[in-house]
Amino acid sequence: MVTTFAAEHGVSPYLRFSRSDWARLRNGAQLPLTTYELDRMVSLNDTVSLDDVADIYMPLLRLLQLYYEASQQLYQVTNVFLGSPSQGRVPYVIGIAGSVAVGKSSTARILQALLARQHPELAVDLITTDGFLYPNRILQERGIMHRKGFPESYDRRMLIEFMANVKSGLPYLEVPLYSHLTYDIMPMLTQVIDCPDILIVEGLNVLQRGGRPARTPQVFVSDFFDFSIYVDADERHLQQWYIERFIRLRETAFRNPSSYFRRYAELSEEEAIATARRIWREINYVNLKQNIEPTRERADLILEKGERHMLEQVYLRKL
Ligand SMILES: Nc1ncnc2c1ncn2[C@@H]1O[C@H](COP(=O)(O)OP(=O)(O)OP(=O)(O)O)[C@@H](O)[C@H]1O
Ligand SMILES: CC(C)(CO)[C@@H](O)C(=O)NCCC(=O)O
Repeated sequence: MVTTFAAEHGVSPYLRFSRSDWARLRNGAQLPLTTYELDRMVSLNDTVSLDDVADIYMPLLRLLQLYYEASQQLYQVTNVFLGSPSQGRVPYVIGIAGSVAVGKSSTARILQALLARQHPELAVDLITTDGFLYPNRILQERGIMHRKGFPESYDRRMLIEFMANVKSGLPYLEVPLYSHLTYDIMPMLTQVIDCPDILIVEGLNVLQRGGRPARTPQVFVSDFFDFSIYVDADERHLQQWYIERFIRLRETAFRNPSSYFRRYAELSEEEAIATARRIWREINYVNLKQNIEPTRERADLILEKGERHMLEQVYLRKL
């Protein structure tokens, strides 16, 4: 729910849509995905149905297509003004924010697939800001292993430099990769971002501001966004989804000998629930309240989920 000062006083910078009102904005477009394809994009313990794609993602896709086209027209207009195509095209950047376990990565993967499917001529890339976390070695040196996901656990300078380079149209940029399995940055492995038409940047920190001394120039990741989305859910649901996912990981990924959490594979279900609840309460919940939720009203669009990941409402910022 949008709870800005403005909302509390009866005005809001957002238009609110019920699921059915939003679904109507699809305007009859065909569904370009099958259930099989969709299931492969959805994260463990997240639930996205073809109805969600039809009701929520297809109207969103239509909106993004219109905004993207408008940005291309603006680019042409600028060239007319300059009298020559003196500036190269730069990627259109979409940010996706939200809590741990809300389903950001599924949202990002589905949008990427839908955009690419509708526009085979466009290159649509996706990165996660997990790659900009400091390696565990540095987090340990600084005594902040328990602060993973908090602002200070990211190399914010590297992230801002990357965003500035993307939006300057630089080719062949390398992004470090993070492994949830080893719980660390992967040595020697990077993802190459080579001036795509559209870049989706997903991470819990993408709408955050601050962290620099007051008198240095303030530049934020979101300064480089053309459009931003916050995936929202009540904290009770988030805690439940985090715990459910932890229990499922205990039966799957934690059993992998390379898993950082392999010691948790031996826990009884009761112990696993208690452990997940503690990690949620001491780390991810604190981060949600202090650093993630306060950024929600910076988003252009808020997707609100209810029980069982059901997408219930959409808020679109009035332009
Ligand atoms: N400890 C882990 N071991 C293996 N896989 C994990 C672990 N933690 C998370 N994952 C998987 O990695 C993917 C991304 O997880 P991540 O923590 O980035 O998502 P998130 O921040 O919780 O947000 P979201 O669920 O919104 O994508 C998910 O599919 C999740 O199931
Ligand atoms: C890597 C992040 C910060 C974000 O994806 C998160 O998944 C995480 O690992 N948080 C730290 C606490 C935990 O293990 O859940």
